Amino acid sequence: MSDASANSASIAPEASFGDFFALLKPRVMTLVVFTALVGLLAAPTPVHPMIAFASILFIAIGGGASGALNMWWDADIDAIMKRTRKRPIPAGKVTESEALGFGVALSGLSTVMLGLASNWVAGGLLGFTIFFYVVIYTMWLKRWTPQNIVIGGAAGAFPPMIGWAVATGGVSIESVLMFCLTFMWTPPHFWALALFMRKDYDHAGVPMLTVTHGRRSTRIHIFVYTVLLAILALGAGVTSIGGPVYMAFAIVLNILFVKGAWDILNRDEDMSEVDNFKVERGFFKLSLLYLFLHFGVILVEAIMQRFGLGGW
Ligand code: HEM
Ligand SMILES: CC(C)=CCC/C(C)=C/CC/C(C)=C/COP(=O)(O)OP(=O)(O)O
Repeated sequence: MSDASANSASIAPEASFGDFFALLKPRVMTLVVFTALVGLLAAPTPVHPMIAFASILFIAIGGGASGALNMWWDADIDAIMKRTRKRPIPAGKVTESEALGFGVALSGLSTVMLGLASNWVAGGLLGFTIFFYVVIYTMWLKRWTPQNIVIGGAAGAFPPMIGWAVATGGVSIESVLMFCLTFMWTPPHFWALALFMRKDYDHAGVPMLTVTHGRRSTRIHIFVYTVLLAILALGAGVTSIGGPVYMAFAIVLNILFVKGAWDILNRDEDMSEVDNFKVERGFFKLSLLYLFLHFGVILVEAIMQRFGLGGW
């Protein structure tokens, strides 16, 4: 942590509830929580609504806590990047030690409470996910290798597995498939953003692919990962998490996503500067819709199958 963030450690501002809430990265966590919810509801074992509600709440708190610890460790680079400089620590609203205490307390609490409310496979997976995001991705990979997103993306792929484990007490081929879907989705999701945020990462000295290998290589990587993701997503359609409804959506969504990646690949670099990365911004937004709809339709199939409809 640098001088920029060290400043915020010495000021003792009156932090509001909103400042602490912002430490939880609530917008990003919406999709994390949604994928966990789908994992929980798509599982074949019914869960008591109170246990389901409590479990999702603890997963949300655990995910948020990991975001707070990410902001604590990254306060120095957050202070440099335009996109992140208004976050609570660089803005001087929350001190580093407050963020650390908040993140550690909520991480411990959410993990133990999830274990008690559901089972220790789910609790253990949540604890491991927090550890993976904070220690493996944030503290180690992010500043070390341009493959940070590819490996670190595993952290964001665990939530549907956690949800599934809440319901079944274990791991299965279905939950591993949901993991793989999110895992393959993360690189195109993030690299699209990195294309139009390259200067931020450049200034902050973070070795994102756009900085180390340039935009051209990043465009190729996005396209390759998107094609692999489409193969996986369509392949999943013929397994037990899929069915005709899933397949119909997956065909449309993946054609759109691959087309978006193709457009990114074929972009004229000067033109993208002129129109302020319109295509890349559009693809980033589409990535959010893509994952949301994929998991939405997995849930629809699971519910239909429960009523003897859907599935193959
Ligand atoms: C290592 C993996 C990932 C990286 C590096 C990454 C990176 C980012 C970044 C930098 C943003 C902009 C955030 C902001 O400025 O607030 C973002 C937005 C977002 N990410 Fe990711 N992401 C990752 C994985 C995920 C996963 C797994 C999910 C959900 C399943 C997710 C969901 C979202 C959502 C919903 C937004 C939009 C937030 C908004 O509306 O502002 N991300 N991502
Ligand atoms: C249940 C649980 C523990 C879930 C965690 C899910 C998870 C790891 C989501 C990834 C979210 C994300 C924005 C990563 C980017 O970090 P970054 O530091 O590269 O992005 P930043 O620059 O916006 O901070």
